[in-house]
Amino acid sequence: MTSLAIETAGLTKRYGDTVALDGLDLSVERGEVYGFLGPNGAGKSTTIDLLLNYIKPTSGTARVLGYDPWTDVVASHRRIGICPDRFGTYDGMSARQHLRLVIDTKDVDDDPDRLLERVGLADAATRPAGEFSQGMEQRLALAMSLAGEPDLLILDEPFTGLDPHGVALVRDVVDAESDRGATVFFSSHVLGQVEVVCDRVGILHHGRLVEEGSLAVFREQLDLSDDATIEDVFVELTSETVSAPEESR
Ligand SMILES: Nc1ncnc2c1ncn2[C@@H]1O[C@H](COP(=O)(O)OP(=O)(O)OP(=O)(O)O)[C@@H](O)[C@H]1O
Repeated sequence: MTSLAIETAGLTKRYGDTVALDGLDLSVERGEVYGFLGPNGAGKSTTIDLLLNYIKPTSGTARVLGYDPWTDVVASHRRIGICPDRFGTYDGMSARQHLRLVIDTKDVDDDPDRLLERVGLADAATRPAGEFSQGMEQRLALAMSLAGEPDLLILDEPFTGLDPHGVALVRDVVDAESDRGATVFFSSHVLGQVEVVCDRVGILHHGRLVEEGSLAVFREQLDLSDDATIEDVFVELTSETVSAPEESR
């Protein structure tokens, strides 16, 4: 078994003249908590969509849990828990039925009520998810990602729409999953939280990985003070607010 949970080489995605992802070489160790950061338009969602076979690459290769994400789709998805950035509920189905659906689809063994309990939705188990607030939807998406104790959790902006209790919950879930031995790969703009939970951070800019490492390493490399935060590092490395796409070369 490879020691890497995620491995990409030269991973590239072009949309016409727009280069959304430009030769990404990424290695995420099994058991690692990896934060994937970058300004708006940097290519984070493109990367995640490629790893999950939602889109196909223009060029490059990837392995996810040792699988080819574009051919071993069923096998890889069975072992991945996905919390997407935009989650649409099935209006007529209860929270519990959402969990049942993901458990059955992945053909794993789990208890919907245990999962709802973990994200603080036990009392809402029978309510139609279509009635949920944004934060409740986000909690439901998180519960669905945890079904079947996945080997890899991919969380795309997991803090979106959550109140401070919800933010703390995500942090606790990431810690618990990491303690269980799972790999956690997540994108986020909530840099303070990233700093707290991640073993390592990668910063993407214009579709390229411009820096990778721990906060301590960043501080040293960028000659920042000892109290510099991940936000200082982020601003230093990505000078624009919105990452303008590169033109195709
Ligand atoms: N379907 C598409 N067609 C054309 N361009 C696209 C498409 N999807 C993404 N892009 C472009 O690819 C680039 C990367 O987008 P992506 O959504 O991966 O960024 P991101 O880092 O996830 O941004 P955000 O933080 O805003 O979610 C952007 O310039 C975007 O406009």
